[in-house]
Amino acid sequence: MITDNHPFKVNSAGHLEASGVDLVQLAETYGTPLYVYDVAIIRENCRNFIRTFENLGVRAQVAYASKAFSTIAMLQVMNQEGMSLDVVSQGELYTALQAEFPVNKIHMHGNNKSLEELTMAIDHDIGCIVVDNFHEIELIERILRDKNKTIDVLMRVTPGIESNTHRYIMTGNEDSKFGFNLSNGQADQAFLRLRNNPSIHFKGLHAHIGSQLFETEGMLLTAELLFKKLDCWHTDYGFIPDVLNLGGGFGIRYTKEDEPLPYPEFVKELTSAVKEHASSIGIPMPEIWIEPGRAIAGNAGLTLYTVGSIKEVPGVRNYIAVDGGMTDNLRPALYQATYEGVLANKASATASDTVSVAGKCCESGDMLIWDLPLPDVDENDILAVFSTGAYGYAMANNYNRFPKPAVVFAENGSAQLVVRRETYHDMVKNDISYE
Ligand SMILES: Cc1ncc(COP(=O)(O)O)c(C=O)c1O
Ligand SMILES: N[C@@H](CCCC[NH3+])C(=O)O
Repeated sequence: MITDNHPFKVNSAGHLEASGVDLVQLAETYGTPLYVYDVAIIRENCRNFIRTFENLGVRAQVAYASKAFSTIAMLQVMNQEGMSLDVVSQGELYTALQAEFPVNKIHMHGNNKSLEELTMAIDHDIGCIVVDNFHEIELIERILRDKNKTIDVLMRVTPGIESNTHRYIMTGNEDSKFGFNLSNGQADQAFLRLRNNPSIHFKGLHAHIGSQLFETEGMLLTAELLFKKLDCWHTDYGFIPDVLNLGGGFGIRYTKEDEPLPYPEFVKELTSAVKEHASSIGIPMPEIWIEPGRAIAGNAGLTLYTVGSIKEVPGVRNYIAVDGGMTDNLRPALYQATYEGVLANKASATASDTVSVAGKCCESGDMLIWDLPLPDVDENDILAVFSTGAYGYAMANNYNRFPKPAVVFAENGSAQLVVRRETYHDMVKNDISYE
């Protein structure tokens, strides 16, 4: 059932809607599976972060982590909303350039950036590279020397913190592939190397401890550790950071069990901790950067499916199979992620049954939702699965040669196709016949 505070509403026909657009009609027009975004929610998510920093009177950049959902239309909205942008690959940078995103507001991440990726970033004079390892420093030094250019960098460090989230989406723990270790001397070595290169403008530190965090504890501890290091570098070398980037990871509500701290409170706690630490070590307050991905795109998106086969295993469970699955939403199979959904064409009906939603891939693990309460389900009902806006389309794949679904943006009562559905021709277009 859709409650009053749910991001999506039910219209007078009893159909689910997004920004005033009837989702049952949308499924008819564009087919299913279909990703639909309510653009008003995306905008409000951006404004919520930006406004909080403004109200606190703090210099900040809110960079959308485009890995969550990187398409030209999405990045155009990010630009309209005054966001900065985090990219982790040449493909994401290319998408940003195609969207004409201002290059000086693009930050590049990656734990194994290639010479080609770094060259593209430097050629385009992007705002900043978040340096991850010594190999990368060497590559950057080489490119800057060859091209006689300069670049702003942050250093990504692993603070050695186990965030309270799934092991696969923890990133700040000691045993991590990301960043320079803060405590074993690597960060100090990298600091000296970056500082001693006049072509590199070392702006400060970056840490991201994990994703889908519900509380500030881990980030506050991270800030404390970063400032310990900054205190040493300030005392020993007079270093004053311009920027402190605390990463993303702000959790969202997938099911009613999820209760993430509201973002303004998250931001307020982080900001006041940074203020206190800066003043205690006697340096000016650095500009704060954050990188939310899921918190911007996640709850704004849903996926529409058509119900096909309905299978009862008497005394065990009822399966309903939909026309998508782990190809358009890998998260349940990868992280045992949980979701909620409703029948978009029976959105005001009361649940009378409990069903499990299966995908159509040839994998027993291709289950989207276990034990979902729904009204009586019939073939051709339209199932809407909520909160698929982040890492849904972004992690979609062509397993079993299922084409990736289309993406539609809805805003102010109208809908626009922003990504076309892949075709079977797309499935084979790079194949070459073997003579
Ligand atoms: C460096 C970095 N920044 C930002 C993010 C965005 O995370 P989220 O979508 O959880 O906000 C990630 C992903 O975990 C990341 O690795
Ligand atoms: N893809 C992950 C998050 C990884 C974030 C990037 N470090 C998810 O769906 O939760």
